[in-house]
Amino acid sequence: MQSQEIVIELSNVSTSFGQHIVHERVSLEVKRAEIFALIGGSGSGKSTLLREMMLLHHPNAGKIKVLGYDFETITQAQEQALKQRWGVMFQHGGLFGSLTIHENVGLPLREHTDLPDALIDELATWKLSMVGLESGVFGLYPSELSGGMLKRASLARALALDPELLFLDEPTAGLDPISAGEIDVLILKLRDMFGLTILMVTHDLDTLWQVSDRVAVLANTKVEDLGSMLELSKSKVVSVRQFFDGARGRSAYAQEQKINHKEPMASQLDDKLLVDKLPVDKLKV
Ligand SMILES: Nc1ncnc2c1ncn2[C@@H]1O[C@H](COP(=O)(O)OP(=O)(O)OP(=O)(O)O)[C@@H](O)[C@H]1O
Repeated sequence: MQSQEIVIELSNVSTSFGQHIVHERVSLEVKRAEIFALIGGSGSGKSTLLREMMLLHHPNAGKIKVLGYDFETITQAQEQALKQRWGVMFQHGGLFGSLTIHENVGLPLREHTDLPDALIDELATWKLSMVGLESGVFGLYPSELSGGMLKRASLARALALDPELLFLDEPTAGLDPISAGEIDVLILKLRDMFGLTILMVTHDLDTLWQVSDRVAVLANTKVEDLGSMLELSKSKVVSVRQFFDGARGRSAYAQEQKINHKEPMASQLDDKLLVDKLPVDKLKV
């Protein structure tokens, strides 16, 4: 399903706010139909990097290319056209409180196309159904929705213009585990059905294990490690270990093990409680 085509390319991106250096020579590539996650501690610069990929903030140095456009040389007209080729799901939904969710989803179509109203209404209905919302809630306002429904409605709006690329900011934050799991399934389905490339920022370890193909770990102004969750779980890099060694990391890993894999993560190899249960050759890693 994934191709080798590079959809997002960052090379040597550096960002500072005054004296505060946030990124130094950050480079990464996201391939078409890949689900790529950015993780890192609070203040490590995930949101700033996401904003830079969406043309909402310009780095001090380095190159950013998205869907073939170099942000250094992009014209205003190209920028407008490019912004319609990606969808964004903001952490807090970003829906207009004075519009119903059906009107919210139709809004990008009204703003950016000259389709007739009846067709826009039909498309909005279709997008809301696609994310699993029932017609009974289409007329509700964002404040009347549960957290999970709000995320779905926000996702439907992000999909309104049939984007090739989705930016998701903390897609499961604030949801109970069941609703979060349903959003994970939806993200995977969207990628599999439409070949969407997905770039997300998340702290949710379950989502990372279930959904991401590759993950970049931002720490100390750099991408300190990059790989699949299984690869990162064996990393010796301190910032990565801190991420995995917390209780939540272990619990998410154990859950993922049950589902997919059988290999132990690096920290477990040192865990005396597990020593007796592991094969001797693994203990030498
Ligand atoms: N507009 C700004 N002006 C000044 N400093 C900023 C600005 N935006 C971000 N920063 C600083 O840059 C650093 C990185 O912020 P950013 O929001 O990107 O981190 P983050 O990894 O997304 O954090 P969190 O997980 O807490 O959301 C922080 O120290 C923040 O205070």
